Amino acid sequence: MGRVGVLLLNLGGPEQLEDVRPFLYNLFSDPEIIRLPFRWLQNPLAWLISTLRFTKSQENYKAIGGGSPLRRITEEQAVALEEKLKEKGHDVQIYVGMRYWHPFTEEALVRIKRDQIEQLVILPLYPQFSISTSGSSFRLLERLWSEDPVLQKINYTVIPSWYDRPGYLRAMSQLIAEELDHCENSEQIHLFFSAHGVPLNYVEEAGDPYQKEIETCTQLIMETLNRPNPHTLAYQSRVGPVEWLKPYTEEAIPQLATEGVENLMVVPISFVSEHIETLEEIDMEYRHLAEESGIKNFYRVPALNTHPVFIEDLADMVIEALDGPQVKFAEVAHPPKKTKMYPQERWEWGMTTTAEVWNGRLAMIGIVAVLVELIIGHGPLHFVGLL
Ligand SMILES: C=CC1=C(C)c2cc3[nH]c(cc4nc(cc5[nH]c(cc1n2)c(C)c5CCC(=O)O)C(CCC(=O)O)=C4C)c(C)c3C=C
Ligand SMILES: [Fe+2]
Ligand SMILES: [Fe+2]
Repeated sequence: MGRVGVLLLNLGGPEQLEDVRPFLYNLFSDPEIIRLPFRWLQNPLAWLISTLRFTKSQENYKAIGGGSPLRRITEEQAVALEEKLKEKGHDVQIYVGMRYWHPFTEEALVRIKRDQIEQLVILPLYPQFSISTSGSSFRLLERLWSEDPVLQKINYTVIPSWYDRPGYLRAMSQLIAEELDHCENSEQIHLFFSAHGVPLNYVEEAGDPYQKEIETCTQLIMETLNRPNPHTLAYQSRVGPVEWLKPYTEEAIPQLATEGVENLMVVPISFVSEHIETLEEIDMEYRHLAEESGIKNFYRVPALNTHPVFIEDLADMVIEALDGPQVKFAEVAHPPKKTKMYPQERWEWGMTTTAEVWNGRLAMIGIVAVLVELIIGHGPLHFVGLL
């Protein structure tokens, strides 16, 4: 075996408040995050949404200390994984590739090539597969691979998802059990699994296996935990006007309160690190909502971060993948409704790019056109044949 590497994939997050707007632009310009019929709409729309949203989003990041802890935690996971693999007799180099912020996936690939890695295991840090998360990273990698003969020489294999691995389930159950055992009234606590949502049409039209994997995962954690506590599954963090997976967390919490639940313990399950949705949305917004609704005791299970049982399972996953059959991007990037991944421009703080100049102008022209149309009823959109 030649030089071996592991590429950990994750979402990435703004490290400081100035990063929030370009981070949001990078996120919304991903065709796997907003699925549009026309490619030319993507960047102006990403510009518009990131411009409208960033002050609110900055407030949230300010509330958790001015930035996302995601890079730090992911790098700690990488160090722990490397040590665990060494302990198990494998000398493996770990790389972190984020989708929307530093260190970008492209930066990780530069290092992988520089280190002349010959065998690579690609491991997303999302337990369950979604078109919008692991799928987006796989599709990006598929495109980068198709453009680069040096990458094509690397023997790679992809781990699409791992929500049902006994080690991961054991780590989750241990965290929940520990948290329950800290409480006096532990058997009366209602366990509230909160997963990050996705738009309903991802599941119903595009065939995203995410909902199925989340449901099975919740069931398996409850079986591994083996306690009599009642439980609920709901979906958080909805954005935009379309329908998302239900029930929504912000509706399910008051609903449980009206049914008489007084003790609630939230278990975040779609993400293995602390991040804005656990530290701000659950710990602040949902706690407030729960208390207002009449919940007396609100608890939250921490994220796995570098939990030793979890890291050990990641190490075993890598070792098994090195010995197992190779899985290629085309098998996991999720047909049937295949979007094409095109080069995405990266926007960074302090940079004046076409994102800032041209997409801003295009978005403005669009808004003016819609306004004129609304006012005179027969304006520029009719003229260019869009209405
Ligand atoms: C499994 C986890 C995640 C899924 C599925 C997911 C889908 C998804 N997300 C958005 C929009 C946003 N996500 C944002 C932040 C964010 N998302 C995830 C995870 C999943 N997203 C994480 C871990 C984070 C936080 C990173 C961090 O900084 O700590 C944001 C920005 C934050 C905000 O403004 O609220 C947006 C926006 C969509 C549209 C989507 C599915 C289509
Ligand atoms: Fe998200
Ligand atoms: Fe949120």
